[in-house]
Amino acid sequence: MPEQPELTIQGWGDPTRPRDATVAGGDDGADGSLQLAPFPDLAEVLPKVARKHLSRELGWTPRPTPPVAVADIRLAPSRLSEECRLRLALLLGEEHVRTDRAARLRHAGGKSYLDLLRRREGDASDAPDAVVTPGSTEETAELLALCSEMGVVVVPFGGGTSVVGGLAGIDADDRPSISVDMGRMARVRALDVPSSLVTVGPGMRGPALEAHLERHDLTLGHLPQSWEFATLGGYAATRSAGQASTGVGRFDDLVAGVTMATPSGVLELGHPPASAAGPDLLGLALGSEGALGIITELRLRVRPKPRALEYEGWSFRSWAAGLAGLQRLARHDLLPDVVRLSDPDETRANLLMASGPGARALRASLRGRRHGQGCLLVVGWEGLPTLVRARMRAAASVLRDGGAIRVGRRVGESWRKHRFAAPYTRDSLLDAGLLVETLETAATWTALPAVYDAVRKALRESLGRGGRTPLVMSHVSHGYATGASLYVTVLADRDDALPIQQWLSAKRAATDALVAAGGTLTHHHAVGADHRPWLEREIGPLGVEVLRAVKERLDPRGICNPGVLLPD
Ligand SMILES: Cc1cc2nc3c(=O)[nH]c(=O)nc-3n(C[C@H](O)[C@H](O)[C@H](O)COP(=O)(O)OP(=O)(O)OC[C@H]3O[C@@H](n4cnc5c(N)ncnc54)[C@H](O)[C@@H]3O)c2cc1C
Repeated sequence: MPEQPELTIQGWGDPTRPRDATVAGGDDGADGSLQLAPFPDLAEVLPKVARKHLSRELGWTPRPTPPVAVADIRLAPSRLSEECRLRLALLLGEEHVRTDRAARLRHAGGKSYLDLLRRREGDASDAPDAVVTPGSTEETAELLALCSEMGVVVVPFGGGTSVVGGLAGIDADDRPSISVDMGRMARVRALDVPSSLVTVGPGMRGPALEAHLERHDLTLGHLPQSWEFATLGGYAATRSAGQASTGVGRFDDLVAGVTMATPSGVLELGHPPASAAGPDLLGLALGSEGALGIITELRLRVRPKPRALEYEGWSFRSWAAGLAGLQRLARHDLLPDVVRLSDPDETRANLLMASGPGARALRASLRGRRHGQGCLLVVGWEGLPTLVRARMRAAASVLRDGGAIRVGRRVGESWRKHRFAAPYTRDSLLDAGLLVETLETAATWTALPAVYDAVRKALRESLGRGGRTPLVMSHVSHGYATGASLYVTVLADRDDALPIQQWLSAKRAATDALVAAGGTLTHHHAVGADHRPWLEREIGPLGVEVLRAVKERLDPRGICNPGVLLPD
């Protein structure tokens, strides 16, 4: 099993850390019961002023709604036949085929709000029937051929951080399913420094790769919020975008090539540095979400580790002024490497979450300069010191021309320090009776304001039923020459009677609204099971047919993650 820290089942964090959980049980077929320590109390993660703000905004009174004990999570018996299990064990080795409770629970679903709700309520009906861990491309290819022959559904598993139902293992024919954990293929295989290329196994995570690259003064620079747990194979399979992807590019941009095993054979895709040999089939692997095969190797572009890191905060008086400011930066090719423009609701919440005299002084100073209802912009610059300074100077003059005021380094540094904290806070908010979820899209600069308005309206209407008042907070998280992405965080008093229905209705309304207003179905979370019904609206019926034809060629028996990407 993976040597890297595992993710706790009902929330976020390493279960071996005292705060999260203690793992018991294992290969020996023990029941795998996990003794969960409670997630930190709300008072530990949110200052009093922020708790008050949330209660007032949401009309919500914190109430204890803890998850059921992990030992009480319901798990149906494995449906994998003994014959299948034996054949898998013959191929991979007995120790790499597990049907025990602990392994199956750890591979049940991902980390969306709905996934967490189900696990917290004690439902693991989406758990795989077995978990296997191949050790090479050849083994993975043989595994896929074997599963194709036996009619066993295969769901590749990276870090298990999907937030779109990518690991739900849904199958219209209800065949047995296995989770293929890439954790044994988690090493650097080659580093070509002159070509700035690193070859890695798909199960490797960002922290381990960055530690390796640091020894050579290099970096990949892909830092999504799920960085601690997500894998490189998962990033490619979902077309992830990191926090610095305005500067370093999306994960797509960092992939020079991949090896993908399919039930019909192995594909070698991508030819660095560039090629004109027909359409680039590498695009078939990027965003394939395990529906076409399993990525078993990645060749990634790396860069020198930045010598200078400069993070700072700016404030705009309004959302419209902020968007116009970013657009101007984009037009002059001056966008920073990290760009986070928060709307007034998110800005207010972020300022209230910050505690201490510095935070109070900042709030007072913004009020004094009539930016009390304004929008915070966090920008980050990375690279050679002379270039960073020149880019910062040029961008500052554009931002000032647009009416922005500089609020200093502390804001930027504070964001950088806490950039991975939000998922931990979410667990405490869930424990206190809240609905907490995020969604994301991207649109052109022209369409973005309408998309923003439409999503907020849809979420407010849907979650406002029953006298509730949701808090909808948004920020621009990635800038492009042609537009930007929009990331939305929603908080609302949870409907304890029908929590899943409450979010499904809101998500449907928001997705309909953002697609109708010109936004993409997803900027970086992928399609998964949750977005499938809208894919045809995004790529058209012919587009869906083309994808389906490719799947039929590579995966004729439809065993590769059939529940994602393609609509029913
Ligand atoms: C708290 C939190 C924060 C997040 N922040 C970000 C963010 O900032 N940016 C962002 O882009 N995403 C973010 N995500 C979403 C998620 O982390 C990404 O989609 C990530 O790329 C998934 O990687 P993973 O290794 O966990 O993949 P998994 O969740 O294990 O799998 C995701 C999908 O890819 C398939 N898959 C996995 N590995 C392979 C492989 N080797 N070959 C073929 N298919 C494979 C799976 O079958 C599944 O369909 C966040 C998620 C959470 C929970």
